[in-house]
Amino acid sequence: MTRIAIYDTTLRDGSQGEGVNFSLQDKLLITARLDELGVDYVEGGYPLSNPKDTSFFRAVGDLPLKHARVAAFGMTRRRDIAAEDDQGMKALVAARTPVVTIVGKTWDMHVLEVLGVSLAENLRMIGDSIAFCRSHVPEVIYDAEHFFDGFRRNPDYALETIRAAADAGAAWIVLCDTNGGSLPEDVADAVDRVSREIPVPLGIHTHNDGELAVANALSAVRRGARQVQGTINGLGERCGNADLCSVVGNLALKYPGYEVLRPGQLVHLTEVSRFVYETANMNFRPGQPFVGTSAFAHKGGMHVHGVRKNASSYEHIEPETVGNERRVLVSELSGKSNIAEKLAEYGLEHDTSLLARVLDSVQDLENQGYQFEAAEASFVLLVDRLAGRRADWFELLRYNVSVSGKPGRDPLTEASIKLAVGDQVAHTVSEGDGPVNALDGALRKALEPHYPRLGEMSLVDYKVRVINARAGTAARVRVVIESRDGDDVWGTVGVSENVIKASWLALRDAFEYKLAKDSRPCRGGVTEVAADVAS
Ligand SMILES: CC(=O)SCCNC(=O)CCNC(=O)[C@H](O)C(C)(C)COP(=O)(O)OP(=O)(O)OC[C@H]1O[C@@H](n2cnc3c(N)ncnc32)[C@H](O)[C@@H]1OP(=O)(O)O
Ligand SMILES: CC(=O)C(=O)O
Repeated sequence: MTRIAIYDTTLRDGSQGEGVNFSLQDKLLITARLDELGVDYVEGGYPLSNPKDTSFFRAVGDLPLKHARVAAFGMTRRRDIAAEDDQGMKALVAARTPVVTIVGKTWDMHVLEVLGVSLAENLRMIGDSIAFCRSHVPEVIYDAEHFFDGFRRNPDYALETIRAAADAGAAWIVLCDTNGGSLPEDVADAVDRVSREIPVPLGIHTHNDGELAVANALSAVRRGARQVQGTINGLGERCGNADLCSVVGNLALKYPGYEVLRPGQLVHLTEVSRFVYETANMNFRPGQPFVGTSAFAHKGGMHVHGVRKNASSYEHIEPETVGNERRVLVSELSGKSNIAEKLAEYGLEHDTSLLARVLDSVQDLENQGYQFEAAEASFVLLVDRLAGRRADWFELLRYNVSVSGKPGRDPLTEASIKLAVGDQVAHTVSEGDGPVNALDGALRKALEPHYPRLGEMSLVDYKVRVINARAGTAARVRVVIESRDGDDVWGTVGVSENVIKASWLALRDAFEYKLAKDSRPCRGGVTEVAADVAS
């Protein structure tokens, strides 16, 4: 097996992505998680750049890392100054990491116009910087910035720059597609040429401006690169870096003969991807290959039909190998196979006639504006209703919502509800931050005396979407509510021309689903009793 070293730069290049900002604690948590996964290098930051990164290098020494080596990143010494007198060089050595990575210029245009130094001085800056760091740090990696752009315009000079790095003692030469515009065949040709001329192991660092970062990284590996730099979830400057989730997934599962990460850790890839999103306080990208929530979500009826017979009919790998899961979505594009799969998932009994009626209803309701993909709880209640087993937990008699405002004062929102549980009538009132909050409060007051476990649930998300926008303020709206109790999260949906009514329908389903699920046999077969229904 050939080991491909995975070099993670989420904490440095990843944090150069718009909207990404890790705290010191975030950086330490991510370092520990990447180490657990078996990433070989964790680039922690740029010690000269800011106090947070300086603190990171002080704190990371106390982490009991099992596998990963931490790298400090910086640029070559400034022009016309000795490396030992350069602030950046001193900061790199002071970081006391086992690895230092130095970025230097390859492209003659950058040397002459951006740095404003002679081509010869740039070669000295590269050589001096690596030699200086090499005398203090066990492993020095050289990142050849803009290598592919430089190599295209002036190949001889580009090669001279990396020869200067190799001669000064760089352990790795990493070829960077800094502007992210190279094509896989250009990368392959350049890597071929460099590996013939430079006797130092090569790495690859790619950006995604042409949506080719992963393809370019794989192309370099096929031509002999033995280190891949990238970030978890492809975070990074502009369009991001090569997404290590895809790089690792492809290397581990598509090419026999490459070894990545620690043995047995590939199954944690999805978890690590989500951990980084959570820590960065960013939304998941559902369609992200390998680890996204939609990566193995089947919606089209023909696809689900195929997957039920043989999962490989519509899946390129088994989702479990990367810790992901197969999902079947219910929508107007469903066939009976989607419905059958979903009913089996929820343990709901059915026959072919029920399947057909459920499918008809789903298609009819989606035509009216409902959407069940994110509202499976409403789907389950629909199935129960069509099967004639929806319980009468409560009967709504009336609700009323009022919002009164005065100039310069916050509006006052109040909801009242009158409903019957068995033969008992409850009439309750609640104020709220808004109409839904007030309705939620009034419904709880009315129901909790009868069903105390409703106290366990809370509303975690509320979304409204206009369905037929052309109708202006008379448009129909779809409300989707997400509710939670413990680890269980469920979605419900309501549709109406009136946003309060749509909200009520979604809220009613949220409460009914909680009552229904608590009284159903659990997947383990134990029946929980939710309610003390007063009679
Ligand atoms: C391809 C990459 O992703 S490389 C990493 C990019 N990441 C970052 O820039 C984030 C961290 N950067 C920083 O914190 C700051 O930019 C610092 C601390 C590095 C420098 O800050 P400042 O001294 O204020 O300079 P500023 O950022 O305006 O300009 C960069 C300076 O570095 C010089 N420089 C740029 N690349 C190199 C290099 N490879 N070697 C030596 N000097 C370089 C530039 O010439 C410029 O110096 P000048 O103003 O004397 O001409
Ligand atoms: C080193 C680096 O981040 C780049 O060239 O893109």
